[in-house]
Formats: sequence, structure tokens, C-alpha cells
Amino acid sequence: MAVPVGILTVSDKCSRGEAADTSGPALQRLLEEADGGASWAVAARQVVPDSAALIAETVRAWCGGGPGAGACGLVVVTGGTGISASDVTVQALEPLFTKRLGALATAMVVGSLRITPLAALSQVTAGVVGSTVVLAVPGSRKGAVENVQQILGVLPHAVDTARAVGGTRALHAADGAPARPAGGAAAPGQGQRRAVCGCARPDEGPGGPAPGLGGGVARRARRSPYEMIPVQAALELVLAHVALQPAEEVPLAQLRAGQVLAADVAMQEDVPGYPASVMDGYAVVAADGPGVYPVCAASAAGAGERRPLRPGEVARVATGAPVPPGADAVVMVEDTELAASTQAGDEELRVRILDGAQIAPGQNIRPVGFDLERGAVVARAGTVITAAGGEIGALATSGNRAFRVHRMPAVAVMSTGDEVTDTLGADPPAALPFGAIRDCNRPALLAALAALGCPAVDLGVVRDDPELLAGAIRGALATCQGVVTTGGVSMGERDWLKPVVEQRLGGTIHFGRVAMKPSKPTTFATVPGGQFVFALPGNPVSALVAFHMFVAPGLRKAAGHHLLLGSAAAAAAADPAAALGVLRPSVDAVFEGAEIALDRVRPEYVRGALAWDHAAARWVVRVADRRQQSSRMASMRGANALVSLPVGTDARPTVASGSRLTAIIIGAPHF
Ligand SMILES: Nc1nc2c(c(=O)[nH]1)N[C@H]1C(S)=C(S)[C@@H](COP(=O)(O)OP(=O)(O)OC[C@H]3O[C@@H](n4cnc5c(N)ncnc54)[C@H](O)[C@@H]3O)O[C@H]1N2
Ligand code: MOO
Repeated sequence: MAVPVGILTVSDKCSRGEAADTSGPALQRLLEEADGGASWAVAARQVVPDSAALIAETVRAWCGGGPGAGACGLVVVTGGTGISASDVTVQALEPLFTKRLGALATAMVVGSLRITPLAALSQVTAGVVGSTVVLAVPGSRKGAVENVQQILGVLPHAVDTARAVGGTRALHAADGAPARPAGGAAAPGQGQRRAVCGCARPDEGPGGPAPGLGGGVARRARRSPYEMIPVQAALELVLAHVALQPAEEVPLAQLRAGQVLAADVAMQEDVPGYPASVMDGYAVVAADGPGVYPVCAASAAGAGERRPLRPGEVARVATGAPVPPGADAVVMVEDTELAASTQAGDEELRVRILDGAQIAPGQNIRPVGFDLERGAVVARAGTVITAAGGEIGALATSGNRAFRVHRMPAVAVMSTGDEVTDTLGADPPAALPFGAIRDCNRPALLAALAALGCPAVDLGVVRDDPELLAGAIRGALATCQGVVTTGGVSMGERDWLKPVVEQRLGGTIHFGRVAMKPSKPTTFATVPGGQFVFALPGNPVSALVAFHMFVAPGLRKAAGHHLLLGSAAAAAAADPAAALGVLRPSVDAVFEGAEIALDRVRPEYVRGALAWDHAAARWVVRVADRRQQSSRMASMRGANALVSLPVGTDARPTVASGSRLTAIIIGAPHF
């Protein structure tokens, strides 16, 4: 039987649709035409951008766990093997290899060098992932085909051997879920956990079976089965899997800060729609010049026709009121004197335009369309509606009845845990029984969601019961784009969230641990309907830090904030990392304060107070609270930034005052 093959094209341009993928089809032809079609059958073909996380995720999803797993026996990755900074294919693949097939790679290179010396410039590699042979070849059609041609004779044997051995570890054996190469998409249940260890400390590596919903505590995993992935890779996975919300038409009254325009908005009319006075004064015929003139009319603000002005007359006008036809300038009241009034003394009969008054034609008049002309674009697609008011104000002038905006993602929020008592309900307990705690996660997350402008559904506190948890999440996903939970994601016997998401909801866990402090067990999944689940750690600081690090950027992407960059495809699909400046803004800041000892294993995100130093004209960040334990919500007080600390080394064990650090902005900086 022909061996199923996955072909993955790695190219920013192809994934944006700016270039056609010619290598993928050429490789498919080469393999399927070899041996008269007997050896290879392409089961999955996909294009991804040059993102290490997406490459690794796709290859893992296609790789089999053992004989009969039904996954690809061979995966060929084409592209991203050059020597430029964006070429990350080899870096993405090699950590996945359970066996290196160095000689196979050498055979490709040696054969290709006979054709062109340029073959020396690509990083061709080969190895085994699970029970699948994986090759990385150059991105050009010619290079890709020529490399694979060199080893066509030995490939069937290599693939047979890898399948029989099943790799060093049966990647999918844990939950018995067969790998399924499905048109290039990762199959449900194929998440981050199946990889080999990519972390810094042996005891932090993944191991043990996937957590199950039965079997008793004695059988639980004693090592987390989830690979601990870098923060950047986790972010890329979030941005790749959280979908941009569809656009809808809403009236002005329903626009909210945080929403993003999905279409350019054009002016339906001129503003102003009539020649308007800029000053309180007198409309005049400029050529009349200074002198005494009868006040023949008054134009206060308001709708209605205005009597035309004749030379030798003036008309009183208010700021913003129409300038009568015939007038071509407005003289401000300060440049006039009363010359005659009615007997009662309350109405002007004549005024003197003083010598020296400014009365050039057009003076103090905003002509029709002066602010914005009919047809002009008042706001471009991608514009974020801000709480500063400018966008809503400008749109209000446009004469449109409705505006096309991306829907805001509605998010359901749930705290989990038998020990957690509700703090938002009508009757929080006056005193806590022994072992109970007050819910501070849900209130904090609801506040943070409100600041983003996301509608939230409060799911309350749910007990540590898989059926209750699954029911509550399933119910919420019927109406919401995502659910954020806290608690129950670590190694405890009642930490149900991960198995509930995978086994009850059929979800795919894209990552279940992140190499960071705090928030290590942060979990991100999507369910078959496309909605997301962020299962955040229960420790309050860990929950809120994970929200700002991953959930908020994901929600901004869903709302369309990356469209501000101008190229939806580039930012959203092809290169999620490029959008980070908008989706998770940060600044370089000078750290001030007592020396901090760096964690030797995980990069740390310390709660910081970020302020603009007016004297030195630079950002300065201090630690918001000295006691940074992840249980201590109080350490988030006053925090408007997360200070990114690198992993410590012998050469750099601490950071001292004056060091430059990245401050991730989570609230308005102080000025
Ligand atoms: N054996 C291991 N234990 C733990 C690990 C580990 O790797 N191996 N990781 C630790 C880390 S790091 C974190 S973070 C926590 C995360 O645990 P869970 O997400 O499973 O959360 P819980 O166990 O349910 O709760 C942890 C902690 O937080 C309190 N909590 C929970 N919900 C709330 C809430 N809504 N408001 C206030 N406080 C809450 C809860 O009572 C616990 O004290 O796991 C470590 N353990
Ligand atoms: O990672 Mo946990 O979030 O340190 O407390």
C-alpha cells in the first residue's frame, strides 16, 4: 500500500497568497509518479508562514505514533532552509527529532552539489519524529525536487524502518487517539504534548500519559505530559488559532471602544454643508472695506435660509452659523464699533468696521467641505475605535447610518475549585470556613475584559467536577467565542480542565505549559467549532499575568487590532509575530530599584510600575510590589507593566538598577 505523505510548504509569501506554491505540487508529482504510483500517496499538503511554532505544530500533527497509526509515514518540508533570519524550518524541526538521519541529509546535499554549488547554502536536514521520516529541503521548486530525487531509492526502506520501530516514544499512544492527517489541519486531540523535551531542566520535560478522567489518583501522571514551550511560540499559536471575528453593520450608538472598522468609512456629505463663520462678528462684502454699514440681518446658529447680503450691508453672524449668500468675509466683533442702535438701545442699526480690521475675501469663513469633503474617507478599515473619543466623534459627522466593524469576541469567564467562594454574588460569606478562599480571579479578569471592550458572560464559580465543568464550558461556547477559566490545570488529582477540554469537548490543546514564571501551566485550546478555551492557572497572579500575556493579544487579534498595520493577511495569518507591537505593546525601559536575582530556568514576568521620566526623557520601570509570589494578588496592585526578565546565567545572574528591560504594557503608564 502506498505510504501517506505530508508536504508542508513554508513561505510567508505563499501563505499570504502573494506567490503561488510551486514546490509543494512538484514534490507531490515527483513522489506520486515514482514507482508508477505504488510507493507514495500525498495525504496532506499545507502552506504555513515562516513560523517555527506553526511548522512544529503541523509536522507533529502529521507524524505517527507507531505502526498502523494511520498518520504520514513521510513528511517533506520545503522552504525556510536558507540562511536568512526568517528561515526557521530546521530550527523548528530538529528539536522534534527522536533520531537524526544525518546521512540521509548528506546524501541529498552531495547529490545536489553535483548540480549546483548553491546547494552548499541550504540547511537540508532529515530525522525521525515519532514513527515518521521528516525531511527539510529548499523552498525553490528545482531545489526541492533535486534533493528528494537523490534519496528516492532509499526512502521506502527508511520509512519502513521508522514505522516498525515507532520512534523512541509512541507519540499518540497516550490517549489512543490515532493521528489523522486531515487536509493539512491538525486533528483534534493532537496538541503540544507529544513532543520530546525541549525545556531547560530534565524534570520539567514532558512525560507520562495524557491526563484522563477516570482511573483514580494512584494512576495519575507524575510528570506533566505537556511540552513546556517558549512564550513566543505560545503567543504565535494563540494568534494563529484565534480567529478574526466577522464584520457586522452597527449604528453609531452601538460602537464601543476597542472595536475595529472592517471597511473604509466615506463622508456622505460635506462638513460644513454651508459656508460657516469661524467667529462671532459680521458678514461683509470684503471689497466694501472699513466704514459704517447698516446691520440688515442676523444669522444665528440654526437651520433655515439666509437673506442674501448686498454690497454696503453687513449681517450679524454667530460662530458656526451660515454666512449669507453675497458675503465673502467675516469681521470679528472685536474689530467693530456700534455706530447706531434702536431707541431702546437693544438692537444694532449700524456698525463701524474699524480701520485695520482684517477683511480679506474668505476671511473667517469655512467654505463648504472645508473640514471634510463629501466622498473623503473619514476613517480607514483597521481603525481602532478608542476611548479618547476621536473616532466615534469623526464617524458621527460622516452622515452614515451604520458602520461596518468586526464583532467583539464575547468571552465567558469561570473560576473553578471546590475551595473557591463567590465574591460577585448577592451574598458573599461574612467569614470563610477553614480551607475556603475568596474568588479574586473572576472579578479581576472581568475587569480586564471590560477594559478591552469585550462583552463578558459571568459563569460564576464551578466545582471541581468534570461533568459540571464540561457542561458549563459547552453551554458558554454556544454563544461565546471563547471561555477563560482559572484553576485546575496543574498536576493535582482534581485538575480536570485539560482532560475535560480534550475528552469531553473534543478540543485540541495547542499548549499546556509555557516556559515562564509565573503562569507555567497556562493552557490554550480550540474546540471543533473554532472557539477557544484559555484554561489559566488558579494562582491569582499567574491567572492575571497569563491573561495579559496571551488572552488579551488573542482577543485584540479577534477584534481586528492587527488590521491597523494595513495588511490583514500579513499580520493575521502569515506572520502573527509581526502584529505583536499592536497586539501586545511593549517599550524598552530603564529598570530602577534593588538588584533582582534571575530565575535560572524560566524567564520571569515581574509586575512593574512604568512611568515616563520627564527629566531624562525615557521610560523607567520599577517593581510594583516587592513580594512577587504568584498566590499574592496584592502584587498586581499598581502594576501597569510586566517586566520581562531573561533566564539567569552564571555570566548574568542578576539585573541591576540601570539595566534596560522590556516592559509589556498592561495598563496606562504613569506620567
Ligand atoms: N506538582 C506540581 N504542582 C504544581 C505545579 C507543578 O508543576 N507541579 N505547578 C504550580 C504552578 S506554577 C501553578 S501556577 C499552580 C496552578 O495550579 P492550578 O491551575 O491547577 O490551580 P489550582 O490548583 O486550582 O489553584 C492554585 C491556587 O490558586 C488558588 N485559586 C484557585 N482559583 C482561585 C480563585 N478564583 N481566586 C483566588 N485563588 C484561587 C487555589 O486555592 C490554589 O491556592 O499549580 C502549582 N502546583
Ligand atoms: O507558574 Mo505558577 O504560575 O509560578 O505560580
